[in-house]
Amino acid sequence: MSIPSSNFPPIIGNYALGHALGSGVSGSTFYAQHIHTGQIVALKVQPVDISYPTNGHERTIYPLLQGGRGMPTLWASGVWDKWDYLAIDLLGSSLDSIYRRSGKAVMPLGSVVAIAVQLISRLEFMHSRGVLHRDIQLGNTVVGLSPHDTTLFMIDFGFSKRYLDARTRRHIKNHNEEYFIGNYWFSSVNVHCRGKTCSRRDDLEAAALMLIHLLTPGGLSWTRNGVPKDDASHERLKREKRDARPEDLCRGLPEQFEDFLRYCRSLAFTANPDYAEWRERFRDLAKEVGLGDVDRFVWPPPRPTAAGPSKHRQQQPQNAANTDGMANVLQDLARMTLDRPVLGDKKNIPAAATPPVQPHAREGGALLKKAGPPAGREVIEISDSDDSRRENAPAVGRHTKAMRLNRLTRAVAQATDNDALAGLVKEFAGVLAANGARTLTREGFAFLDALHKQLADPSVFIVPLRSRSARAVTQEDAPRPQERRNKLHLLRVGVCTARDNGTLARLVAEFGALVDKVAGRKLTKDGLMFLEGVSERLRVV
Ligand SMILES: Nc1ncnc2c1ncn2[C@@H]1O[C@H](COP(=O)(O)OP(=O)(O)OP(=O)(O)O)[C@@H](O)[C@H]1O
Repeated sequence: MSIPSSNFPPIIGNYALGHALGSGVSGSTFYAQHIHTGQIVALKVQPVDISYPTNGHERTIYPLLQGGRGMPTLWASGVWDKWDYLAIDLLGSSLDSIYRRSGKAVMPLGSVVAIAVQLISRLEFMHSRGVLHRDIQLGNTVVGLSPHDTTLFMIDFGFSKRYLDARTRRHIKNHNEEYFIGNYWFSSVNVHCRGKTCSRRDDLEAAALMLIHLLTPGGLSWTRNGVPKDDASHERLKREKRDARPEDLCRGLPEQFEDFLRYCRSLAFTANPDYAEWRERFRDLAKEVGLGDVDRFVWPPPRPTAAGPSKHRQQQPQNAANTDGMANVLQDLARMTLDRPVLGDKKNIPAAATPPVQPHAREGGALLKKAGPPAGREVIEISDSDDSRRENAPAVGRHTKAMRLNRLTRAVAQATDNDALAGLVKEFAGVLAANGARTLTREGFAFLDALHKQLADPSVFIVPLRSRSARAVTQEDAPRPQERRNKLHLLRVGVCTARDNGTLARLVAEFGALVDKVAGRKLTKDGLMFLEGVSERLRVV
């Protein structure tokens, strides 16, 4: 049973915890941010007194794997209070979640062959470092975030083990194991059903079974009844796995899969598998049937929705990676309840024009305090030109600034390519950064509107970002500083992964929505960095 997310503290070590990315038997993995450097990581956290502590073990394995392609970087690890944590690269979807999102549909051959080629390479690398994974499964094979969204990463080294003695480099001995370590679905017959010691051949056999599973309607037969609940059902599962013949498991599949499974099972305990040969066999298969570039993970199309399949993604599976990565970022944003109506929906206009609320309005008898800047952070004022507090702002420079912003807005509206837009966004960020008052005025919002319109579709009517009529922001609807920082970071990650203007348009809209919600209309440096990111990304997409 996993530990509820609410039981974890908000900060562990130097990391502020965001939402949970996943949970296992011993702990949970969180989206997290370094409180000093702002670096975003995945933080794997376990209570130190848990019955099956694996973080301590993973801490000894990660250093052996650093620098390998598809091996996450371990940025930090330690024990803080009663929590053991590992800070590793933040990655994207696991194959398990991709498979589930497709409704467990048979995965397209191109995707499976691409997984085969990369998985064989990952295992070759791990084995070259003297390490066995021992828990190959869909949930432990994860796609990177853009620009690594076609690279598979291995995670979860909680069961990993050195098979070569660190000093003598001698191979471990084969014997009958007292306990089974691995997973029910893909652990090899020798390890799972015969209780033998795991070696390189067994990691490869698990990979072979996983590939066959993805190509089998309904998956491998022994996976269909769920995790065994008692010894009797576990024994039945083992028998079924042991008795399944490669030719039956692979009926109807290209011969490479059956050959690969047989090859793994034919290897001696200490044999060094011919990884290169099997990568070539799968690449040849890809050529034979015209699968294209299988050295990069080929994203499968999503499950058709009630509205019908997404033709665009089915025709462009490579591009789907970007959309999928983006979808994750946007799902994250949605989870963070960015509750200002999204731009582009005309029905939002009346709601956006609600009467102004006094910033110090009482609620339940308590006087709402206005949110101040987050401690230790430089803040950039974002004020409204019709906000009464603006009257007190120094007039000097405001006109010049307004004129510059108006000029930039006109230029954005007339821009005909992304390079031009990139330059204008950079200039816009420069004007905001340089201005003493650092105030995002009506003219600033007008620039964002024009940019959004250009990126989305210049011919479509879009609700102006700053459509409210002098609506003041109360503390109640303003995001908390940490929440705002998280949102901005997600937006920045989104910008890095965006591959088209439509996506950038959505992010600019979300950015505007966030700015619009900030009490006191203050923005941290992250806001400027977001704009600079948009400018850089515009030159790439
Ligand atoms: N670096 C990462 N980036 C993004 N998500 C991650 C990362 N590491 C783990 N996750 C998510 O968290 C889930 C659990 O991670 P992991 O398998 O490392 O934990 P675990 O506690 O060992 O799990 P289990 O008990 O199931 O083996 C993964 O399936 C994945 O969805």
